Amino acid sequence: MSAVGRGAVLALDQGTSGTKGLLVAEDGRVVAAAHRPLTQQYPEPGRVEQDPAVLWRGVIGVAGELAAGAAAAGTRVVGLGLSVQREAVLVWDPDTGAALSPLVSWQDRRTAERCAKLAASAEGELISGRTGLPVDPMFSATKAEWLLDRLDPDHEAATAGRLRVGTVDAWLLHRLTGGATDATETGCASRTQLVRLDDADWDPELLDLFRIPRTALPRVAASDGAGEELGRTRNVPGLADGLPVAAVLGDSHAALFAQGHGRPGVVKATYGTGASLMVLNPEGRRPGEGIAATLAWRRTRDGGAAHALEANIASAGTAIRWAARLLGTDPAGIAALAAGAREDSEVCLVPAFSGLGAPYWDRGARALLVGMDFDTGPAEVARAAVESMAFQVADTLSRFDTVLAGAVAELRADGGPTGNDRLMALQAELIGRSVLRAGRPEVSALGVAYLAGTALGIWDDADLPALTPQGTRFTPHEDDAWRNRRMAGWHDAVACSRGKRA
Ligand SMILES: O=P(O)(O)OC[C@H](O)CO
Repeated sequence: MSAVGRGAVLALDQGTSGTKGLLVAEDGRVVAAAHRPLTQQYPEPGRVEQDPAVLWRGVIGVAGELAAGAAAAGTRVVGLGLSVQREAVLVWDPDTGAALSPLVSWQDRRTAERCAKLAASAEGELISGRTGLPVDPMFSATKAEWLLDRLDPDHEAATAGRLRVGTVDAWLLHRLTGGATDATETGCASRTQLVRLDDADWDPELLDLFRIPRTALPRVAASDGAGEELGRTRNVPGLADGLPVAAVLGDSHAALFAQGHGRPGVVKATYGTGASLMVLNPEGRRPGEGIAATLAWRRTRDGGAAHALEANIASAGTAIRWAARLLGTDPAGIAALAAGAREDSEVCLVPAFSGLGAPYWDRGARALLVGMDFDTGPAEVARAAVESMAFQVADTLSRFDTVLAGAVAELRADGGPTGNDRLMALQAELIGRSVLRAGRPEVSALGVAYLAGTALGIWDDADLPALTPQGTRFTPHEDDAWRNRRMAGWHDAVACSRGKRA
């Protein structure tokens, strides 16, 4: 099959730490890749923001580089896929697309007090019942409320439709289409905590509760299309006009699509700034046990939305970055240091730097390092930081076993930290099952490329497994006694971090 054929998909993954892009040819080969980093600002304790202008420059930088590289790679761009960080929220001018606020990150905790009050009230039940999500500052609703209260105190401009509030996908869709598309993708919309699981649309009662006028929100759109649903490029530096935006997905959802190609039964764990475990939920199983229900995507051809279960671990890569700062190195240095740790070290890090997300959702928990002795040094602390990711994923996967009413056969792993073989090997030991590491780290870009390609008629779903780069399998060797002892040590440390004894 020639690479030119029906052309290539230009896939962008706009994430917290930067924008990555891949050009995926018809035969599935990644024929070009590009990246632009993105920084975060911490204006006050608990506040985490990003600059939308810098974010946009990164997106067009990556898109332009890939488009320019297409001819050299012997292909042409026939459509775009866009994967995005979720829950982060901003306000923009719907006429010009100009951002009127910083991007308030999903990590931002400025609305923690508001959320604690809501969670303790009857409204907390209403919110989680309708949206599937626990009341937590991670989700967009309270941050959107906070932004509108400051920018438009009487909500006059929002009510008159002169302001838009939304997530990164909606703002980028506006910018990529020269203002023609005023829409947010279904999966991203469901992470705002303003969308009903039942019919995948804004919930008027929740909008009232958070005082967000419907007129300030984009429409909730399907996740794919050949140009009609999500629009076409217009006035984007470096890109031709008229390219269909053929798919948009939340980054975690895109990783799930890359790992399972839309088939149920595949559980994936994405290790990033935090970590996300996700599985499709066609049976409509009830969440609980620290797991949330969410919408994965809505494919045009399917009509209704695909439901998923997701557990969000608050701190994964952040634990590595914390350890790197503490020990005066970088994340690669942490992996190298950890490899030299004493085998018998029992040092354990509970990275509850902003409390614990899944599976505990205890924002009052405090980070701690336990099990040290006089011989504990940087290597043991580094190893504890790496291991904290594996312990949290194992802990969370056991909740999936319960909710799914049966042990999950294997875990599919992706994301930057999964490049560490020791982490993957420990992960397999702690869950007592094999871990299949994705063949390329950029799974979110691949996932949205695959969905875009199906919408454009380049591929059928049945073609996707053969296109996907082969992964590496890690299998466990230890017995249950070993596993139970290690997990018991972890649970003891978690209990201490939550101010309880196990
Ligand atoms: O940008 P990432 O990869 O850390 O992902 C951010 C998530 O979508 C937040 O829920």
